[in-house]
Amino acid sequence: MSLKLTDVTLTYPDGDSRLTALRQVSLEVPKGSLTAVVGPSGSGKSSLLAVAATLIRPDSGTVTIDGAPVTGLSPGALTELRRRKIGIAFQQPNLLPSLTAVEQLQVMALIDGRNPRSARSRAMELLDAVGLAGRSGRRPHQLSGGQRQRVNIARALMNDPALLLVDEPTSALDHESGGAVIGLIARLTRRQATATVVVTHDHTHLSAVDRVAEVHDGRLLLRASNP
Ligand SMILES: Nc1ncnc2c1ncn2[C@@H]1O[C@H](COP(=O)(O)OP(=O)(O)OP(=O)(O)O)[C@@H](O)[C@H]1O
Repeated sequence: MSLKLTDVTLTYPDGDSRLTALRQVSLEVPKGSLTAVVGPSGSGKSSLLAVAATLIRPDSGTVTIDGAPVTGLSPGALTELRRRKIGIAFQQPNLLPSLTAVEQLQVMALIDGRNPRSARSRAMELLDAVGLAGRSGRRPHQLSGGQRQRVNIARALMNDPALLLVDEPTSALDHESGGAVIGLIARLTRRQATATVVVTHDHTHLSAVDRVAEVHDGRLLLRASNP
């Protein structure tokens, strides 16, 4: 199992008391499968993603990534784990304005000290996978919102992660581009064999996902997307 959350409870400080954002949440995401996390605003979706990304440590429960428990790892070990095993695409692509599409990806590998030539060919391969091979030389302002989101997702795959976490990829897109992006994430999940979790408000494109996890007031309900 590439991602496993077991009985995860998370609270935040809230004045003199604590607010419970996740209540005994258990979730398993196998390699090569896509789970969508849906639910009302404030229900705990981003908190769930942050726990899976090891960015927030839960109060109780366990998180296992690629078969290894992360509980008890030092901050340095967690940073290393994120770099090697987790690809994160946030809602705002945060692309660097002066870099071309291919350079946005390459820079990830260069930070990691990887060979520039192999980084470029990997970056081109991923841009091709997201349908942007012909736009590799464009800077962010020369791309549409949907194309920027594709670069964002391709960039998250540069380190060949076991786990791909995507936050609200369709929120800034029209219906058609949103559907194309979810379809793309589903194809990449199979092709790259990642365990993928997508947080989305958008219920209209869920036929492309394997499972839907509904969060309500910090509790999780699972249902198959295509029962
Ligand atoms: N850093 C924080 N400190 C205190 N409370 C927080 C913090 N982050 C989130 N919360 C609270 O935890 C609950 C869950 O928030 P979360 O952001 O996970 O919800 P969400 O489902 O992602 O919401 P949205 O769809 O609006 O982004 C909410 O009540 C929120 O106010």
